[in-house]
Amino acid sequence: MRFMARFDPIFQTALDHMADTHTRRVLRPVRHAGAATVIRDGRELVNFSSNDYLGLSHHPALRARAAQWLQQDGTGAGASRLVTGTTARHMQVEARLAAFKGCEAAMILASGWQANASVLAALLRLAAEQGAPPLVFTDRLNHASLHQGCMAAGVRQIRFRHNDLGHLDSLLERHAGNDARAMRVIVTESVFSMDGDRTDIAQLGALARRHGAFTYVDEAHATGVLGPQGRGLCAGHDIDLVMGTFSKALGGFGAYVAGSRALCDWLANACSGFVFTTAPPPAVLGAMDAALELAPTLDEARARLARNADHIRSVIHGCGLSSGPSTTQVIPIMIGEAAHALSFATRLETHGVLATAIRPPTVPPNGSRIRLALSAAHTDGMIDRLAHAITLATRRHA
Ligand SMILES: Cc1ncc(COP(=O)(O)O)c(C=O)c1O
Repeated sequence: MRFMARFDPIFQTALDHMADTHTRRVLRPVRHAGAATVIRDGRELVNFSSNDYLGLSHHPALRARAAQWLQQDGTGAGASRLVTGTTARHMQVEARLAAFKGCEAAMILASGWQANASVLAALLRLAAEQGAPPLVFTDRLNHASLHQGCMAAGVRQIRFRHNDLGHLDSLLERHAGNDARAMRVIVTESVFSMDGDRTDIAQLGALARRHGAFTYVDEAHATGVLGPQGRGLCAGHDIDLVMGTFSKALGGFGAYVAGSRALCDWLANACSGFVFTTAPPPAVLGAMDAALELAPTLDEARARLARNADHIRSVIHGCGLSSGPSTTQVIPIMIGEAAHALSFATRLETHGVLATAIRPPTVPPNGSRIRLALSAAHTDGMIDRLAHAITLATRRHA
């Protein structure tokens, strides 16, 4: 390949614009020194920006099974699931997953982004084939991958105010007279990634039943952490399709969809992000399998995580700052302007705390924040350090 720079002025202009608006990102490598610490630029920092909520990424059981399956079966699956990529291990993990989620069936996919972008797209295309374009109701703060799924299917989203099921209800009502053949689909998250608030799943299920709507819920940030034995907030509720990831509290990589047998069998035929991609490799499967075995036993870790989250929220409020609507291990410190969020993050870092500033377009304009993600792997000393760092950073911020 010959190096070409002919089009660089286009890229550079876009980058300069991002820099001017404090939204340009750069890749800064870290070395993971444990489940809760990283080394960056030679300095050890406590990591409060990782979604490894249970610290499982460094758990001996996950490492051991990942290593064992890799040694036995090699580094790659070699083909897609429908060709020769499906092994007994895939079936074992999917059966374990279905049991964990309390569903008839489950399937694993390469990543959460890929799952939402392709599963949702396939579903909405099928809905359109039923005779009329589907009516798709989406939370305004849904993850980018859910938007991608809607865009790929070419549907116009009917957006409801963030986590406002009353508004969703009224929108469903307003469209009740539309073409009866049009499938109603509600797409939301059980825990929102940037605000750390939860959807009332019982209410959502009841509302969907009343309107005859299909429910698609992303449990990326609830899986392993919330619900009975960490099974997610949809456990025990009538939700048609639950999606989640292995990349966060389950400490590995990949994603899943859980639901009925017919749904999963159909997706295995119709979802391009499942059909046209190489099957997850043995090491990834090993970590998934061990995490699914371990997760239900971790009630103590989940209780500790919840206690620490309450404590950190009270520290934030004590500093006169807002933690938004957070009720989970994801806690925003609401700042507003991107430049201020960046300097707050820099001040936290001087006290040994790594907590990334999140800026538009990831969050709405003027919604810049520090996104804290707590982990059960944080020691009491680390939580104290965070509390102290927030207090000192606020004084200099004021
Ligand atoms: C709500 C939500 N869904 C999906 C994803 C994508 O998952 P993955 O990182 O496994 O691609 C993320 C985060 O990355 C997320 O926050």
